[in-house]
Amino acid sequence: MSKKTTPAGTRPNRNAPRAPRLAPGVAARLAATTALMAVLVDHRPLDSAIDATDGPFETLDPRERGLARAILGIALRRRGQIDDALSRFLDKALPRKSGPLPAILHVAAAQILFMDVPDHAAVSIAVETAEADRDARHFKGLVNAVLRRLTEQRDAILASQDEVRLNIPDWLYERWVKDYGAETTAKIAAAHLLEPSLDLSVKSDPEGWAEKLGGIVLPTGSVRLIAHGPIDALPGFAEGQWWVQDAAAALPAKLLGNVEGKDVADLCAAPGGKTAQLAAAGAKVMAVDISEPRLQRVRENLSRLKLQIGTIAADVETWDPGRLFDAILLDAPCSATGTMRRHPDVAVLKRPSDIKSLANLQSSLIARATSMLVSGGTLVYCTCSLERAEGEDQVALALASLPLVLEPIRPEEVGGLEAICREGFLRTLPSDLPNDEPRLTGLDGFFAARFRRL
Ligand SMILES: C[S@@+](CC[C@H](N)C(=O)[O-])C[C@H]1O[C@@H](n2cnc3c(N)ncnc32)[C@H](O)[C@@H]1O
Repeated sequence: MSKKTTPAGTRPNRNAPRAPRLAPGVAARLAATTALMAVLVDHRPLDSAIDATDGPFETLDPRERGLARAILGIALRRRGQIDDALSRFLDKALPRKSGPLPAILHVAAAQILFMDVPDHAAVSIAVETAEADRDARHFKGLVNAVLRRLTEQRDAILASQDEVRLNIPDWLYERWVKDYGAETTAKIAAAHLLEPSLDLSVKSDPEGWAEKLGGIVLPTGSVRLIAHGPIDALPGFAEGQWWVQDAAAALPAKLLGNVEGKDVADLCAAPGGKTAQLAAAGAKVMAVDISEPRLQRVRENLSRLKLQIGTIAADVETWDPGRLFDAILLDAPCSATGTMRRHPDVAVLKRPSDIKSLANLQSSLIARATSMLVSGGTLVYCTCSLERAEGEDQVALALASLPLVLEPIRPEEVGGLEAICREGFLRTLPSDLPNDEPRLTGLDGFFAARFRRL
C-alpha cells in the first residue's frame, strides 16, 4: 500500500503556518457557537453573522455549513425550551468571564434534544469546543456534566415542557394574545417551530415550474417547494426565471392591480422581491432604498432576472423625487415579527421599544409616500409584522390625517383566501395555509392596506 505523499518533487515545508486541526464535526459546531454568540450577545442579525467574510462560516465545506445552519435554526427556534432544560442543571447563572460557554451549551443542547446526532458526539464536541477557547476551557467539566445529565433526562424534560409557550418571548406572547386570542397565538407559535418551505415567484408558467422543481402551486400563484440544497443550483435560477419570495410577501405588489406602463415607486425596495414583481408586470419602476449596499443587491437580483428598473439610494423621509408617481408600494421597515419562521433571531433581536420607534417612522413614511402620489393614484402600505401598531393602527392614523381613502382588499385578489383578508386588509399569519405535509405549510405574517389619494 502506498503511503500518503506530498506532490511529486515537493517537500513539506515544516515552517509554514498550519491551520489548527479540528476533529471531524468540530468546525461546524465552532462556527455555530460563534454565530450564536453574535446574535445573543452582540445582537447581530444571524444572516450577517453567517455571511461575515472574516467569520468561521467562510472556511466550512457545504456539508458543515448545512449542519451549522441547521443547529442554529433549532437553537434559536427552540431557545426557550433549551434555556428551560439547561436551567434544570445549573444552580446559578453562568460566570461572566466564561467566553462562549452559554452558546456552547445551547449548540450542544439543540443537538441532544432535537437532532439526530449521537449523544456522545454532541457532548464530546462541546467539550472540545470549550477547550478551544481561553475563557471557556475552565468550564470543560461543567459542560461535560450538564450535557451528560441532559442526555439522561431528555425524554422526561421534553415531556414536561410546553413547547408552544416556552419558545415565544413573554412580551410578544402577551401582545399576540391581546390581538389574536390565545388559540391563534398558540397556532402562530407552533408554526414558528417548523422549518419553512422555499417559496418562489415565477415570471410565468407556475405549473410548469412546480413540475420541474417538484413543488406545488399555491392558490396565490407562488410555487412552493420543500427546501434543500443550494438555491442557485436549482433549474431556472441561472436563467432568471424565478426569485425566492415568501408567498405572503408576494401579495402586496399584486394589490396595485394592473401596473403595465405606469410610473411606480417602490419605496424601501431592497433586496427587491417586490421590485421584481412590479417590473415583471410591466411597470416603470423606481426602486428607492436608504442603503446603497442593499440597493446593489437589488440591481444584481434584477439583472439576473433580466428586468429593467431605475434605482435611487435615498432616505424616503427626506427624498424629493421632483415628480409624482401613478402608484406607490411602501414596504416599510418594521419589527419583522411576521418572519420569525424564516428568521428565528427576530425573537432575540427585537424589543417592545423597537415597535414604538418603528411605528413613528412608518407614519412619517406613509405621509411622505402620499405626497409623492398623483391625485387618484394608489398607495399600498405593507409590513412583515404581526403587530397592530405597525398595521391596522397605521391605517387609522393615515386616514385621520392624510388625503387618503381606503380601497378594501377583496379575497379574489389574494387567491380567493378569505381567511387572509380581514376587514378589507391583508393580514396573513404564520399558521395560515395549512398543508398535510408540515414542510409545505404556513405563510409569513404580513399586513397590507390599499389607499387611493384624493
Ligand atoms: C422590509 S425591507 C424591504 C423589502 C423589499 N421591499 C422586498 O420586497 O424585497 C425594508 C427596507 O427599508 C429600507 N429602509 C429603511 N429605512 C428607510 C428609509 N428611511 N428610506 C428608504 N429606505 C429605508 C431598508 O434598507 C430595507 O432594505
